[in-house]
Amino acid sequence: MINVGILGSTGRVGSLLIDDLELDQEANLSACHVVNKLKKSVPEGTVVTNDIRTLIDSCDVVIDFSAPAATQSLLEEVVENGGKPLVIATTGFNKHQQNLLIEASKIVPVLYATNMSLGIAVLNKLVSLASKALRDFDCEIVEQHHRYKVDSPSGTALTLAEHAARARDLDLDTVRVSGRDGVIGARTKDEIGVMSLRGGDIVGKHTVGLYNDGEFIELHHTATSRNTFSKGAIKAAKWLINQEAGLYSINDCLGL
Ligand SMILES: NC(=O)C1=CN([C@@H]2O[C@H](COP(=O)(O)OP(=O)(O)OC[C@H]3O[C@@H](n4cnc5c(N)ncnc54)[C@H](OP(=O)(O)O)[C@@H]3O)[C@@H](O)[C@H]2O)C=CC1
Ligand SMILES: O=C(O)C1=N[C@H](C(=O)O)C[C@H](O)C1
Repeated sequence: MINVGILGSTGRVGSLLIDDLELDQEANLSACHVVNKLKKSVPEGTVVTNDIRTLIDSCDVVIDFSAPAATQSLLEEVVENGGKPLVIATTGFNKHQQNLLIEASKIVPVLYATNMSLGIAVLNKLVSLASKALRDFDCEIVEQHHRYKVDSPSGTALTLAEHAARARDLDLDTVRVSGRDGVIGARTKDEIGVMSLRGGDIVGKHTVGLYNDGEFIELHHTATSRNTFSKGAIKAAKWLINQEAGLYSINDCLGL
């Protein structure tokens, strides 16, 4: 049995992770990190703690669906005092937090995925292919999420945009446009639009469009259940515990 510790265990995805682990044959819940109180029951013997070190010491692998500040504490603890394999699903990191992820991956195996679904892993591949093959088409990405999402654009949309930019030898930070308002002039050739819509209970919808004169392609992915993410993260954890220290993607885990 693989003992899983959860960072973000009271969250929308974290609480589903608790349920999914209860049904899993190869992994079980051994520890939950909480800021205040756990709102649901967990198996007897589960360590419930507000201390990151205790979380790490009470599991074989940590799965993180939390917030950038929480992930930062986890990564700092691992860099300073060592740790366990980390499946990181949180989005919205700044440059410092991204660098910490790299530092931690020199010490333990780290799988970082802005989206734990198989569909998005395949979509990233399709976007690379289409963006390169359709070099003259305008690339625009639209993401839609629930009203409570705090980071924008979504981590998934940024990863899709990275794939589109890299396939065209472009630097995403230079070409990304994430808002248009006023008399801003015509669209430039290389820009990649990444736009966000927020409302209701949308689990996650991403559309990558490639537009030209006379034709366009739109690739859509819709997540209809958050269990897609929690189950994907458990699968990633099972794979990650057998890897050496290093930074891995969901594609490594899925063999894509
Ligand atoms: N990679 C993927 O496939 C997916 C990634 N995500 C990402 O996962 C993250 C969580 O999403 P979601 O579950 O919807 O978010 P929620 O806001 O529902 O949950 C966030 C969790 O993190 C905890 N938390 C927040 N701040 C801290 C802190 N400073 N220290 C410790 N714990 C903290 C919260 O605790 P408390 O309840 O006490 O506030 C809560 O348990 C987001 O970044 C989201 O974008 C989401 C879905 C899929
Ligand atoms: O916050 C969410 O809900 C989600 N966040 C991830 C992201 O930012 O891409 C993944 C998924 O789309 C849901």
